[in-house]
Amino acid sequence: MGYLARVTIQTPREDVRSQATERLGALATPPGALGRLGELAVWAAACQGEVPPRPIDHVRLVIFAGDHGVAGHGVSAFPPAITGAMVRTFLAGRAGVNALATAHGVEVRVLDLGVDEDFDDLDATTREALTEHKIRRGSGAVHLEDALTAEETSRALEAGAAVACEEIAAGAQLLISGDMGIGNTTPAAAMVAAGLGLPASEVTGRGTGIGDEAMRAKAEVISQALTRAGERADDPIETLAALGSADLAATTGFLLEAARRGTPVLLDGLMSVACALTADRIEPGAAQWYAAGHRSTEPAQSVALEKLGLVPLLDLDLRLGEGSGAVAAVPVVRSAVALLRDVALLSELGA
Ligand SMILES: O=C(O)c1ccc[n+]([C@@H]2O[C@H](COP(=O)([O-])O)[C@@H](O)[C@H]2O)c1
Ligand SMILES: Cc1cc2nc[nH]c2cc1C
Repeated sequence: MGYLARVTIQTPREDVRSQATERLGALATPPGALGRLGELAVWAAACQGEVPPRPIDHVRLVIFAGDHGVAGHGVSAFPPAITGAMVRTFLAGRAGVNALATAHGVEVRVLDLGVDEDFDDLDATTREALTEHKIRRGSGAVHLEDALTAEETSRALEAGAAVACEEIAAGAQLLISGDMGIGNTTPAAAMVAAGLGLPASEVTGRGTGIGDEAMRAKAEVISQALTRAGERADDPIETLAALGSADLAATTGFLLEAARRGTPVLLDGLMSVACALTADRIEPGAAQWYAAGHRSTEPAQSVALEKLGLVPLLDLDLRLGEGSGAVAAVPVVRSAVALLRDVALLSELGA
């Protein structure tokens, strides 16, 4: 199985990082005046291997959709039928993330990895494109059973990796993973707890907006899931099988392959960051290819970002998912690159 063979991840180019830092320091701006935009520009240059960095014209969002057995156990404010309905909304270009993607010139692709329906009503071409990587209908309720078999886990990881390869081959310069799945903040929080050795109480959040009673039920589901997984939570691939889902395993494969291929990624909310944490557990160093688009309201996202050493670009109390926070941050990344490319050098001022 490809994912068991460890591939050493290259770091973004250190020599280019130094050149970019030098150029940043020489720009016609007071030292440090560009703040974190300066750091972001240096990261983009090191990832591209070029100073000044090229404009980031081709940004691609892939939304990984799936249903989760836990959704039937009082952990979400919404019913599972919303997952498929939102998939249709993405296809129609009418979801929140579509509006942002259109505003910021980001291309959107939607994939059903584990939605609990067959989409028989869609035309054959759309259905084929949507479901080409489908692993199963719904993933297991992680407090009662494994989310996936070992074979499904490896197929999902490889599906995500194949998608990253396709996007990179099509010219993507920056990748974003988005998510759709009622109940998915429960397995994602469990993956973070497993990765960081935290109790359920420190990773449980309000997801789509649950009240206090559902919060207690959700924390109990996460706690039971962690107990059920036991020592398997020490291994990141076992974590995906026991506590994850088809869509989260595919997202992990997608993020890991992006790092392996040296393509930078802008992370979104909890699901994206839980998978980035898992990718970095599989291949330590993967996170050097990731920047954090935004801070979600989910506590597990914040603790995972801290572990990865990533500071979010935006902090807007967003909790939509879909890739929305990362897409909203794309203009920030483009701004950083424009500054390092287009600003004159202090030495050119003639003052
Ligand atoms: O991105 C986030 O951090 C985020 C936080 C809360 C909710 N969501 C979205 O809401 C859904 C999951 O919430 P829940 O309460 O059903 O677990 C799923 O479709 C996510 O895209 C996403
Ligand atoms: C309407 C709706 C849209 C979403 N987008 C991502 N998660 C969502 C959950 C709901 C309920």
